[in-house]
Amino acid sequence: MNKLILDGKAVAQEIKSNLKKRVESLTEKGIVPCLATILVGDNPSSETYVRMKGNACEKIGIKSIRIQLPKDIQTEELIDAIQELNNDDAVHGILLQHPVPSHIDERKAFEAINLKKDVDGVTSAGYGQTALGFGEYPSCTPAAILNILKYYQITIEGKQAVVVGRSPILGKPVSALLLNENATVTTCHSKTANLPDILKQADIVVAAIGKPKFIQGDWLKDGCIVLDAGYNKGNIGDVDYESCYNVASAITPVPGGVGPVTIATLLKHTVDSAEKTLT
Ligand SMILES: Nc1nc(=O)c2c([nH]1)NC[C@@H]1CN(c3ccc(C(=O)N[C@@H](CCC(=O)O)C(=O)O)cc3)C=[N+]21
Repeated sequence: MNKLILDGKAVAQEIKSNLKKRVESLTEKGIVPCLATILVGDNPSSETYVRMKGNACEKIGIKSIRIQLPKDIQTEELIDAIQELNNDDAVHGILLQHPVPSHIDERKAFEAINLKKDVDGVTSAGYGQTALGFGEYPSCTPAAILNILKYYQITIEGKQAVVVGRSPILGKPVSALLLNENATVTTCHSKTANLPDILKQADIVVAAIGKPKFIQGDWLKDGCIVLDAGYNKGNIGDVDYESCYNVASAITPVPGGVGPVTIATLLKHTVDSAEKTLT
């Protein structure tokens, strides 16, 4: 069987090269697209991701503002910082890096982000719009997964899609996006009985559970398409790559799969948001 390695770097490159001209033309009009990222605490892998996002912005001419807050701040102080960015006309997108320390009410903080600047799709309004099929900014990893399928012209309509994971910014919205594309979607999670039996039916598998190498090749249907959204410590995906590679017809690697497209999608949403200030 032909194997296709879904190359996230190529997809990301295409998205970013289309953005360059748009950023230039905005800048000529005096609007420099700007993404603000907020990191609470000093989790090293979160720091890496936030740094990667900032660097990717600057490479294509998007301004990046990095807000670093101490790990012992309270929810209200975090919300104050978000409000300040909401009120700053020079900021077009706000990303609060997940997870925040456990004493902070992350949901409450996400909800404080102005919908117009919610380029990361974390607010309930953003999610609701995505689920109903008219959202401007679906969460970036779910949108990245759809971007990969589109780039490789993989048909979604009529397929059985199984999403493993139901988190607010990954499993739930990716299930919604696949449903909007007319897949038949099953969302599985930690309490799902007989996960391997359900996965055996899947034409498209999205792994979004946060357990390293969890999904095994012998759970999958021959020729299925595997999208690994896992980002466990050490760049380990949620899929046992070797065994899944053998049965899948197409699979995303980690690294070099969903991750780079997530970042490119975030940049695209930021530029979309900046363009909206023109009209
Ligand atoms: N509010 C919020 N929005 C997010 O979108 C969000 C978040 N919080 N918290 C953490 C996760 C994780 N995430 C990744 C993005 C890029 C890579 C990525 O590009 N990884 C590279 C490898 C990383 C490396 O080179 O070190 C790759 O897969 O090739 C990974 C993970 C976004 N997330």
